[in-house]
Amino acid sequence: MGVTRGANATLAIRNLSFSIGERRILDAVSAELPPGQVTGLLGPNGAGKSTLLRLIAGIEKPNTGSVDLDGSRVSELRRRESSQRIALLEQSASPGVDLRVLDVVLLGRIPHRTGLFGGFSGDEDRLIVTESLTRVGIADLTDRSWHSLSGGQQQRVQIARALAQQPQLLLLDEPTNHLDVNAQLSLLSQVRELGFTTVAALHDLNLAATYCDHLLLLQEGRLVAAGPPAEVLTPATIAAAYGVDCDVIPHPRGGHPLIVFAPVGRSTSTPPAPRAGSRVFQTRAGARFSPNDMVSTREQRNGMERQR
Ligand SMILES: Nc1ncnc2c1ncn2[C@@H]1O[C@H](COP(=O)(O)OP(=O)(O)OP(=O)(O)O)[C@@H](O)[C@H]1O
Repeated sequence: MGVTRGANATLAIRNLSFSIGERRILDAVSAELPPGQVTGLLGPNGAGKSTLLRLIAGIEKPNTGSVDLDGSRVSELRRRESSQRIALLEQSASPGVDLRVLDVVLLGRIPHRTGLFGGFSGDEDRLIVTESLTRVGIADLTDRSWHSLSGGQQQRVQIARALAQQPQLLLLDEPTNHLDVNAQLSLLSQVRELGFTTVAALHDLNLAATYCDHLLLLQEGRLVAAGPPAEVLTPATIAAAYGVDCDVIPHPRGGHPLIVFAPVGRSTSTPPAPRAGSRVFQTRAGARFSPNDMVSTREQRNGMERQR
């Protein structure tokens, strides 16, 4: 018995549309998500990311289209079965009352309760809860009270609760919100190591480029790009979706896309002159660069284009 039982589920979203009143929130979204991998759900504020996660989880019903999890139509699953198979971690999730960490994570076992009065199965549930806490690196917090934890610790507890659910599919709505940079990187790296089929709504494009295998980019309820990070995160798609100017360069460690945003309201036409005594950095691989090399990438590319 482990927390990753049946984790490599296939997820197919077919022609999904959803309206609230006259307002179309999602419009004919279709996507096949790679099993056992992390899919990043991107898009500007109000694009429909949270709504899509709620539709995938079966909490909202689509007006048209379907979500199929390992061949089962999610909208037709009973609530208990969808809770057993899908864990959704919504933004700022909180148990409401001040429970111990152990009890918060134990809430993840509710969909698996058996018997007339739905009791927990004791040792087995305890084992799964302990394993879930260990998987996200917070076994030492087991007996702490929820309200005594920092935002980042609470976020990890919620992920442990989702794991204790033993889902086939993990849905995370902005899981790195309020986390410091260290906590953001380690949380997403842990999520990736879990090997679950995961969909994570993210605002930070560089985190998405680093930790996601596959990306979906939503804009005004429509899917405007889908594929590996290097295909989706181009200056053109980022400009079209977010209205910002950027360069995309290979990350010095690993080669995945690194998005360097052009400052808004600040001239970038001339690279700043090197300061006397400016430091030269060296990467672990031995490449040497100065701060000027980094900021002048755009100018170099523009200059090369002008020379053609
Ligand atoms: N209950 C509701 N009633 C009316 N409109 C809603 C409701 N819930 C969401 N919307 C609208 O649906 C659209 C999509 O919202 P959603 O929260 O899914 O976007 P999002 O991409 O997750 O945004 P954010 O990045 O800001 O969290 C928005 O325009 C929002 O105002």
